[in-house]
Order: sequence, then C-alpha cells, then structure tokens
Amino acid sequence: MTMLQLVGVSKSYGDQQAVSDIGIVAPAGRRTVIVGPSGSGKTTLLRLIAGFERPDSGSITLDGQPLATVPPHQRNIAYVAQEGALFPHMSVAGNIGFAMPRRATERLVRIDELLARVGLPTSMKSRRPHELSGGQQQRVALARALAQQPALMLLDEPFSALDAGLRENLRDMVETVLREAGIASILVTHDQSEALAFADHLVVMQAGRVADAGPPQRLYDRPNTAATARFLGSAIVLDGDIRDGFAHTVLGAIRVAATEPRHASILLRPEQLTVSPAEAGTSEGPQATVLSRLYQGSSWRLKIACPGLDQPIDIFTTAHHINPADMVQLHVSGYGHIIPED
Ligand SMILES: Nc1ncnc2c1ncn2[C@@H]1O[C@H](COP(=O)(O)OP(=O)(O)OP(=O)(O)O)[C@@H](O)[C@H]1O
Repeated sequence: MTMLQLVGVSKSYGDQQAVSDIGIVAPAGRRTVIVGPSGSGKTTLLRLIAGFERPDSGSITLDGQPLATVPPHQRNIAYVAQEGALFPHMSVAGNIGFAMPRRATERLVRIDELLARVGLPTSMKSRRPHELSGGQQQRVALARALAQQPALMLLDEPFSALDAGLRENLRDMVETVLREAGIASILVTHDQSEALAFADHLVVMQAGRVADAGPPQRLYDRPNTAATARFLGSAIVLDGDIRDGFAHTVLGAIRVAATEPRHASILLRPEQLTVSPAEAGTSEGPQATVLSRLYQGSSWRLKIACPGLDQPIDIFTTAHHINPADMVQLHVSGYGHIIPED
C-alpha cells in the first residue's frame, strides 16, 4: 500500500520562499487534499512530489523509498494538470495509450476500458483534443493518467476551468474511479467546498507552511487557528472568558469543553445559530439587527449586526418572514470550539 511522506521539505525560487519545512503524510489508498489561498505553495508542493522541482532541503519518500534520485517518469506517480495538458496533435486514443506498450490488440482493449471508466463513448477515440469540451478533455486526461497504473495520482486543480455543475459531477466521478482502482491521490485546490467534499485527509497551507492537517470534519469543527476556521467556511470568532464549562461572550454564555478559567477565542459556525423574531419587551439572550437578506433557494442568508461585534455575521434561515431592519433573538446550539493557537 502506498504512503507518501514529506519531512522538512523547503523550496525557494531565488529570494521567494515558496514552501517551508513541510511535513505531510498522504495515507495509503486515501484522498489527500491540499487547500490554501493563492500563492500559499500548493502547486510547488505537487511539483516537488512529481519530481518537476527539487527540494532545497528535506526528504520525500514513497513507501519508504527516497525519491530524490528517482526521475519523474520512474516515480510511479501520475499528474493531471489544470487544463488537462493533452497532446494537441494526438487523438484521444493516442493520448490515453501514450505510455502503454505498443502491442496493438491489448492496447486497444485497454483504451476502450479506460474510456468506459471515465464515462466517455468509444466513438470519441479518433477525435483530437480541440474537438472535445473542457469536461471531456479532463476525462481523457484522467484516463491517460490511469493508463499509467500509478501508485499515486496528483491532481492540480483539475476541475477549476469547469462550470459548477460539471465540476461536481466530474469530481464525484474521479473520487469513484480512484476508490475503485485503490489509487492514492493528492488533489490541490483553492476551493474550500471542493476540498471538504473530496478529502478524507485535508492539509491547509498558509504562506508556504502547513497551518493544519487532519480529517476534514475535524478541521472544519475544531481548527487549530482562526485563519483555518475562516478559510474553510463562514466563521464567527468571539472573545470569551471561560468559567465552569462556559465561555462568556457578547453572544451570551456558550458551552465549551473546558473548565479552567482563562481568556480564549471561541469559534461558532453559522449553522449553530438560529434566529426568531424578537418580542418587544422580552429578552431571552442576545438580540441582533438584520442588515440584509439574500434568497438562496433552500434558505435565506441573513447578515446581522450584533452589539459588541465589529463585523456583521452571516446566518442561514428558512424563516421567510424576517426582513431587513427587524430585531431578532439569537439562539446558540452546541459547543463553541476553543481555538488553540489564537
Ligand atoms: N517558477 C517560479 N519562480 C519564482 N517564484 C515562483 C515560481 N513558482 C512559484 N513561485 C512563487 O512561490 C510561491 C508559491 O507559489 P505556488 O504556485 O506554489 O502557489 P499556489 O498555492 O499553487 O498558488 P495558486 O493557487 O495561485 O496556483 C508564490 O509566492 C509564487 O509567486
């Protein structure tokens, strides 16, 4: 079973430090996602793993074997780039069969199998890349990568040029194909919802460093830093004084998993907040003013101003009778997360 490990990996381009002291384990047969803002070093990491760049320091091993002296084409690692990067002068069949042995019959059978696997009709075999849609090109690129029977598949923002519906569809297809083939993968993206949907192991990069890593749900619910919390979704970060299992904040007393008195940053996700119209003269907790509302099909997104908070917060509701300028009562459910590194 394949396991990729990076220890203390750093790389700079001239004066520009691209990645620093990276430690990552991509577990066998799993889908690792590297997510982070533009310029955080994601592509550099993928290029180091593929062997297109050399690290200045640190080691990269695949199943315990150091890759430093192994050239890219012998690493047993396939790379799918953002725009597919198909050979423009070759047919679909030529692209998919590029790295296959030349023996005719097996090759043709295998190309047909791979086309079926990525959901393309065999009638497309003789087309050139420019005769395909963006989504079809990415399917061919994936089939070409699968043809290598790699131990590890690197996917560098492979869906980013596609529109939303197609993107989800292709992402689900890739997830299924990789799982069925038992191939470990590392996907790079700057899209947090894509990262959360695809990953079973998530690495968050910030300014060339790993800010946090772990299962996606842990990172979303219990991130190590406020920056990770904000990067992975809407976050409400509050100052809190912890006493007796509660954090005392401008939104009232919020249950937390700690008792020792101290000051801390507390994270709530919007889905932990609900609103109801504030009854005149009564107050069962914090109140807020609705600044705006946006219809989103299944719910309304409300922007609300809470006394004591300098930023408005977004929450979602299915109640359609709450309007801008209304006063609302806020209700917090579940636990607040104490952000450890803030
Ligand atoms: N060939 C290069 N020469 C000089 N600097 C580079 C080179 N490649 C990347 N960099 C710099 O290294 C840093 C990391 O870049 P990288 O492309 O890895 O980030 P990224 O997270 O993939 O960004 P994006 O999401 O925008 O693709 C950036 O500051 C970038 O400007």
